[in-house]
Amino acid sequence: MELSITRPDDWHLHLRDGEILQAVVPHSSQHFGRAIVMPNLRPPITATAAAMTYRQSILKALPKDSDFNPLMTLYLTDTTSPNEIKLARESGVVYAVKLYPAGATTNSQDGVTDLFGKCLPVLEQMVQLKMPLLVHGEVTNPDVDVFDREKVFIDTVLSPLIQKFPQLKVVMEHITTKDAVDFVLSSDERFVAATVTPQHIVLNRNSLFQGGLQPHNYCLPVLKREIHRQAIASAVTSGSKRFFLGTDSAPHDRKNKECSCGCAGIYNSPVALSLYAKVFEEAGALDKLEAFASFNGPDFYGLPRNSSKIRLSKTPWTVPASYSYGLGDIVPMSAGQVLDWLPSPL
Ligand SMILES: NC(=O)N[C@@H](CC(=O)O)C(=O)O
Ligand SMILES: [Zn+2]
Ligand SMILES: [Zn+2]
Repeated sequence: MELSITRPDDWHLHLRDGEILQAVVPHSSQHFGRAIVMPNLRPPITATAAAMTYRQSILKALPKDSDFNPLMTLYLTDTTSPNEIKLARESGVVYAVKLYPAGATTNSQDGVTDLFGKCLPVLEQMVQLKMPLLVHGEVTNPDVDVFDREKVFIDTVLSPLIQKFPQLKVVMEHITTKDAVDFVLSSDERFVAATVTPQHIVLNRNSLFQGGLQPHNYCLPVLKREIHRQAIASAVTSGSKRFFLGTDSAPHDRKNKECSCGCAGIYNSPVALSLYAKVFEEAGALDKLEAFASFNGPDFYGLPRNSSKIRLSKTPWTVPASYSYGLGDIVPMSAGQVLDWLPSPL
């Protein structure tokens, strides 16, 4: 069996910098036309000038002849100025601003401590300039159970935010709960959407402990119960325009995952399309894969859809145990497993 679809985009991607950047860019650019590139480097990309420099280093890391287009983002802080949003908009290379509640996830220590106290003028400016806000939707209060942090964020931050700024374009990134699905479905589809990762529709929280602790299945927001996985998978395969592909591929060196305090983040770029295809196939909805992967994202962002195509063929392939780079290696999601769908250029 073979499928030909419009080249997909990845609306949530971590490319890092330095040696890891060189190692992972070819995997994303092989399958995806564009990607929204996350700004959580150290130090974070908080200004348009830095985003432009970072973009150049991504372009330099691309294989020859690649036309992959990195869409840059800014990292929102308590001190981001409305003028920075104007510069970002005028640059033509920054497509969104990312909200990390301070302390919520990897490299979020410089994130926002008080959205409503510190960021109102910036959010106002974003509405004016139609700049989307991308949200890591978890509260950081250590008293809130880690499995409830997305739901509590929806109730205490996202709902009030949308009430205050109904015209702000918001993407709830890497949703993990039925609560998030319901929230997105009940919002105005012109202004609220969500990205969905492969891991959150393929795995549930049992995968964190299967036969022992599994650090390569650990990401944030952490995997949830099976009922949540099912809710997300069925929302996505129903064909709703509000959900689109965002891998959240987040490479960490193996030694930073396999240690006493391992980093959050799953490296899934090489396997993402195979896994999404599997979920749509299992739901009997392969005809809806193309919209999820290639149409809903650009439509929401107001960008043209890609014109080239890729092929997905039902050819079993074995995921490498790891990818070496420089002095280290990165273990991908589904390492060593046989996957059914093989993407290739058309
Ligand atoms: N998802 C993760 O677990 N980690 C991401 C950060 C993020 O997207 O929250 C990372 O940068 O490693
Ligand atoms: Zn995140
Ligand atoms: Zn991410």
